[in-house]
Amino acid sequence: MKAEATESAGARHDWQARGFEASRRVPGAADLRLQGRHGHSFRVEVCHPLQGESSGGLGDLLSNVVERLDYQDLDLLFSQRHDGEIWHWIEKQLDLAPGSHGCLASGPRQGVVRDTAGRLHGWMRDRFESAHFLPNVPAGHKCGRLHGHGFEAVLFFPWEEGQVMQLKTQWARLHAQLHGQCLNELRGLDIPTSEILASWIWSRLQAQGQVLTQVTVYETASSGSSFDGTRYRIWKEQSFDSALRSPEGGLWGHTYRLRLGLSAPLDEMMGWTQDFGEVKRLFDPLYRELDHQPLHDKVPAGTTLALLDWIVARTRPLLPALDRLDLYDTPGSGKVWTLPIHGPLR
Ligand SMILES: Nc1nc2c(c(=O)[nH]1)N=C([C@H](O)[C@H](O)COP(=O)(O)OP(=O)(O)OP(=O)(O)O)CN2
Repeated sequence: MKAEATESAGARHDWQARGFEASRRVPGAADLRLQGRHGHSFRVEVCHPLQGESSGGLGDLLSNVVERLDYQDLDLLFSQRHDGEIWHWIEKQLDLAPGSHGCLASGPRQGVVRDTAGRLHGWMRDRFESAHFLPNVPAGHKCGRLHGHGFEAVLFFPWEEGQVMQLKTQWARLHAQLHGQCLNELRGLDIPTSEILASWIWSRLQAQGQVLTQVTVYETASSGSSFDGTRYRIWKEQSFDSALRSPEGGLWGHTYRLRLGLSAPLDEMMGWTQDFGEVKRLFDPLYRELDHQPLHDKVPAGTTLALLDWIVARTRPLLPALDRLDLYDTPGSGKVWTLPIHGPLR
């Protein structure tokens, strides 16, 4: 598949996700449990640059590739059977173009991700339940009150089979410090935003000799931050329910999921780049035009790509720090607009 060159104006991508069920044994795995036969619900996500107005074709291709793995014994198809080898096989079948990125999850807690430069990162994900408050927010801001979250941390590292075991051991020590605590009482977390948490986790794991490529913190199911050692990114997600006329002419509708991604320098006083609440407030006038509305007057072409273009053109002036906008029309398909972004991107 050939790709459209990435420009500073941004590039549009087809995004597709599929799942498959398969069993494997991973000989020589550092986690001894993986050496015995076991099964996974795998999930593959791929984001591929679009050419012009074509809506892609990635979905059918990915379905065909995944079908070859579904309900299979991976021992018969792969020599090493770890996530990195399976991902490399998938990307070879898809013939991914430069600028593509994607992910293989061997369950909800770990996997590999390919970034836009073609580098492979491993990742692991874990949850901690903690209280916090943000001390410097304006009076009346809800996050100034003591409250709590089921936070999730995703740790990315240069992919190497077995590396995740070492990371899990180091992470367990940090998890013990974070879980069941009030974060404001921990040294270095007196302003415990998700940005500061991401950089706190990054620096503590680095101090233990762990090489990381990104730390992502989910503060809630719809918002969070990532830190790659230099830059901060945040996102805020919302869903909206709309009707439109399909390219074939009939009326239909979707529950769309929309993710606004932004990058900005850290405001040291607030501990954040831009308040999630402010992102939502600035986007709200547009949200009202989208939610529980017919969209065919706005988007006569009736495609998700045309709707993405419509939303991006109106969101960029409202949110100048916007560097990515994901628009999913179903849980397994969507379109993405993005400026060039380095790193794992999840
Ligand atoms: N850039 C940041 N902004 C905010 C942070 C943060 O860590 N970084 N934290 C908060 C609050 O702690 C808050 O609990 C989470 O914010 P928000 O996403 O607005 O919360 P909700 O999920 O409750 O928002 P909805 O209105 O339901 O979408 C605030 N900002």
